[in-house]
Amino acid sequence: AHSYTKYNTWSEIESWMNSMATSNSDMISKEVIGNTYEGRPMVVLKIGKKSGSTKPAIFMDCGFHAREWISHAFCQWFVNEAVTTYGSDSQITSLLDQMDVFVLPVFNVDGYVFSHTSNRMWRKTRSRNAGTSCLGTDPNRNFNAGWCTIGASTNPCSETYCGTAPESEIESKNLADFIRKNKSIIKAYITIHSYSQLLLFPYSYTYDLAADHDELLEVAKGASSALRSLYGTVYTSGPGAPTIYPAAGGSDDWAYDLGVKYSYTLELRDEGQYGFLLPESQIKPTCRRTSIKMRNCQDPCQLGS
Ligand SMILES: Nc1ncc(C[C@H](C[SeH])C(=O)O)cc1Cl
Ligand SMILES: [Zn+2]
Ligand SMILES: [Zn+2]
Ligand SMILES: [Zn+2]
Ligand SMILES: [Zn+2]
Repeated sequence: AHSYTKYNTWSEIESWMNSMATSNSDMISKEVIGNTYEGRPMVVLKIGKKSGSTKPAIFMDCGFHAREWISHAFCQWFVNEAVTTYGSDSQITSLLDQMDVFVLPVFNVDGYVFSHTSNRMWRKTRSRNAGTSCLGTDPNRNFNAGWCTIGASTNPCSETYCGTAPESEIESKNLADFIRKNKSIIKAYITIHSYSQLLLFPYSYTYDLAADHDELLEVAKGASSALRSLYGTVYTSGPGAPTIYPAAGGSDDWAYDLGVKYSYTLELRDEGQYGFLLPESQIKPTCRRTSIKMRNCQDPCQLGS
């Protein structure tokens, strides 16, 4: 059965999404934004108090990379946290009264299933590549942001294969289409990865500073210091290139250049002890701690009107 303290299977997550939307129809609506390469649905949950007018929104995705299971767990935890504390927690309540939150709990569904059934360390999508038996593209090198210029490979057998073109992966295209369609209301984009406890923002594809560098850094520092003071977890904030590594084609850089000002990659626990194989026992502390941060850095007044 589904559990918030377990790495759930895709079928458990899929039925959980359906039941969440059904049992919280006042707060959650479900939308399939397209299918994956192997034909599985990419499901977006829209969270927020129904209101007559269209509200500004935050978009959050999890599960870009199949093996980063704490990421998938985080989105499930966040959805539950939001709907169960709405009305009691002042920050979540004011957030959801003023904004909608789009949550895509599993971006790379095919990869997640494969990491459960066949290869726990799988990272990429599961698409076929011409002329080789090597499968998959790194979806976080497949967006139109300095595409394939640095920190990505043109070799289909590489873990950071950039694909044949920007948005060559149907998963990338489905996400990009959704954000382009809703870009007038989406004020923030947050993509959840693991591991290394970092809060990254543009750019990764160049060492040049983003136009909004100072503000992005300030918001990130506010979020990570909130975490440090509350729970002692240290998240390092900074632009991707100098903070983790230079790499092109990432969804955060793409969203930023599209005009989504507050664009972040959150790298969850840990710092390498277990890495991607973070034990299920650590899901609770991670998600509780980090969801506090999500509240703080999503303070509507920080995201501008
Ligand atoms: N724009 C980006 N933002 C964050 C990262 C780091 C993640 C960490 Se798993 C990745 O390597 O895809 C990589 C890129 Cl290309
Ligand atoms: Zn189960
Ligand atoms: Zn499992
Ligand atoms: Zn990742
Ligand atoms: Zn990572």
